[in-house]
Amino acid sequence: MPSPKSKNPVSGGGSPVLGSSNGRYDFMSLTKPLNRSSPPHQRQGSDPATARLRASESPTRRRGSSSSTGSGQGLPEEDGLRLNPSFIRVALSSLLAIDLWMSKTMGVCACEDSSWGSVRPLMKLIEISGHGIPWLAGTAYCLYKSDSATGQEVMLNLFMGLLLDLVLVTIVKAVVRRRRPAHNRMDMFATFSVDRFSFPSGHATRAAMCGRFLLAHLVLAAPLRFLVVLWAALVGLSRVLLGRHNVTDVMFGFWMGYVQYNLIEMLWLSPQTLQGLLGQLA
Ligand SMILES: CC(C)=CCC/C(C)=C/COP(=O)(O)O
Repeated sequence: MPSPKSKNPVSGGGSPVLGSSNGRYDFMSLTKPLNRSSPPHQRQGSDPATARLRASESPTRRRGSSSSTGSGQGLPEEDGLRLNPSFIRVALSSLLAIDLWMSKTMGVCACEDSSWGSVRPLMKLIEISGHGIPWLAGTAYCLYKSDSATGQEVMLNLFMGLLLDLVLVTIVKAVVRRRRPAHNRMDMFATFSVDRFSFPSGHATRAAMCGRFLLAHLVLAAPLRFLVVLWAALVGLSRVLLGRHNVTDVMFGFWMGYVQYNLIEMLWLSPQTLQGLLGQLA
């Protein structure tokens, strides 16, 4: 009895005789027309004139076009381009939905009668510890009181960093214009008009930037360094617990503050630069 393997598959001409047991489905798929509508390069220009044009294409050109379909999967570039934006859109809206859901669930101190309403005063204290006014006022005071050149240099750069942070956050908030979560009660003290927007969290940018600044220039003892990191994390967490921000506002804020510190280092004002600037002003 002849073995099924000895049969000539081509003579089958796409016959259903070949089953999965002989592992030749890949061969069949090349000879049989696809079930779905023909691929785009056949959909467009299937008239004889276009077919002649295609036949006259140089092999290099044909090779080039087939390679652009991507590793022989038969997925034309145009299909890939059409799929990607919708994939990105679906991924982004899923991320946004998760963000909104997490932020709403975590907003447990949004008002006094929320589930963790009793912790709200503590969260508001942490909020004030990351507010721009105490940081600007405190840094200006230390700058004024500092009697060493190094101390003045450090404080001046921190002060400039705080101003830079305010400017950058204002710009991003004004451009993105994302509204604060619906469950937020807008009872923050000393806000700008852009602070009705929530992306990014200004407290988170400041916490990350000042945290890095303190660790690099002012706080050396290990327990205190731990407290600095804990403080920055609590400032970020309190923004979501108070219902002021969505999780992504805070995460982006941390990233932005981290990068802002790199900017401070790049633009560092040395005593020489300062003397030059002051000399020009005088
Ligand atoms: C008035 C000054 C000097 C700063 C404003 C500080 C402030 C209220 C920022 C908003 O922070 P979030 O974006 O985290 O709510």
